[in-house]
Amino acid sequence: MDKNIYEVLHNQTYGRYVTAKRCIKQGELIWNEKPLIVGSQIGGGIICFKCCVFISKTQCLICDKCRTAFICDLHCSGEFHNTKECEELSKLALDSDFLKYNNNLITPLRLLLLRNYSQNIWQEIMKLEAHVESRRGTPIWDTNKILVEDVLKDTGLLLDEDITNETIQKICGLLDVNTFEIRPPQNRCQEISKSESQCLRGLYLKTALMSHACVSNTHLTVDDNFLLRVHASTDIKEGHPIVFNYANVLDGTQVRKKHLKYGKHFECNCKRCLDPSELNTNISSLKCHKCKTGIILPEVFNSTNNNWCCKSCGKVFKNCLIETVLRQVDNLIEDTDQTNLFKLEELYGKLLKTLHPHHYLILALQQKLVGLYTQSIQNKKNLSRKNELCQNLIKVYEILEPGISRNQGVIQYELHSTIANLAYKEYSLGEITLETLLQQLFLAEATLKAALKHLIYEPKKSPEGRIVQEALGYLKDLRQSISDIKEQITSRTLCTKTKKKRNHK
Ligand SMILES: C[S@@+](CC[C@H](N)C(=O)[O-])C[C@H]1O[C@@H](n2cnc3c(N)ncnc32)[C@H](O)[C@@H]1O
Repeated sequence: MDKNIYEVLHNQTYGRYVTAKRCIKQGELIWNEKPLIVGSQIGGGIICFKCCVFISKTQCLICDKCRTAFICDLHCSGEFHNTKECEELSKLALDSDFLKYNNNLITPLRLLLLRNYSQNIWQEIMKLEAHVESRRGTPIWDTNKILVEDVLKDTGLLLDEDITNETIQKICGLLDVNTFEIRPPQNRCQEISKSESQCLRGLYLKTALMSHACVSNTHLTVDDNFLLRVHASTDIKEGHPIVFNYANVLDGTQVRKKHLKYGKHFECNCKRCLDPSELNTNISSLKCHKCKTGIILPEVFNSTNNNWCCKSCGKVFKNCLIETVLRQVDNLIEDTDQTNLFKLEELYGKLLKTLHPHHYLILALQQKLVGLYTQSIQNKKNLSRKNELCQNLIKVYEILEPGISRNQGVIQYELHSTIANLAYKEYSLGEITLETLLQQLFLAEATLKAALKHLIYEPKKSPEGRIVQEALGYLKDLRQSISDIKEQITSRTLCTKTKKKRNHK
């Protein structure tokens, strides 16, 4: 890894941010980093202080030295509960059940303890953006006051005079602004707990400095040892910011803006946010009910209360009307059984009368439908429909998540099997020739190779890493089938030629 690849700069808009010191090629590893701290989210469960897997309250053991830290196993070899933390925790002389019933305290407390044994790191932590002023008096401030601040103070847990209520709120703020959602290790959690769906949060001091853009130029992965790797997802020019998307890539601008404003306390003004068509994807666009042909887009996206306008007939719609329509659509989606393919298709058809085919609510339905079609009977109709849905999703991802993209990889993987299965089906029904089957298998192979290009960076034990292992097996099978069919075609051609020669004689 080249240390001269990036540098940290500062400006008025972003605060500190990271830029490329030289041109960075797609796929290049920019840095990797171990977390300073891993913890559960507010309201999440309790975790082993050593290896950070979730453990159930009834099964957890206690570290025999500090008598406070939870551990999953007496022989757990996790590295996160170091001797210094253990010493600091034992000084607090807590009741061994205390953190079990005040588990929201665990992550901020572990961070605060660092102050006592690692001044340098503590100073780095204190430099992180916490947005204390923007958070003051908001619901999250009040929640943290009750769940963290008051408990810490009332129980006399923090003896230092200079740890003020403000410092505790700052710790809570910087955890919210700077931590990354990470999945619990996939290799251990199944045996220990059923809380697999719960996410952890990790504080990575270097990665936290990356600024946000709604179209990212990096690809982040976290392996089972919580090592975070930052790869360039596209080529990055010298001097350009190295960014990632703090929001959900398939959310429309208004939804992303809300998430960034309330969660990260800033207004994004990237190219995608400033373009009402969102780079021509129309991911926020609606269909015009007046002219029936045009699409409705926001006039501008830099205020929350702007009007929307039909690009074809010019009719203007108030933002509150659009919000009402979207709320109704949300309710319809909520009221529909998400596991029922027929009902979901019915809803899809209904929503297409109002929303653009690339609208984010339509795309979310398409993702669900792809999942349902994967589990459904593999007949021609279902396979063709799944093919169409995958193609549509890929088109949008190619624009909004260009270069290396986990989402694209997964959909391409789904698409390859659909192409191959559909071709086999059509061939068996006598609808296509052996030559066309071969062409379709070539297409499936190219799609699978494209999926692998996206997914090759995924940690081996992650769900996507497992897809890679499966995909490599399928690639081998597919190549074998292609070679068999080629042979069949060649021998058939030879046979026909021989027959012709014989007839000629
Ligand atoms: C994870 S921190 C990034 C590091 C931070 N700039 C610092 O100096 O510690 C996230 C914060 O950076 C700022 N930020 C990141 N991306 C931004 C963007 N695109 N526009 C404005 N502010 C941004 C916001 O203050 C945000 O809450």
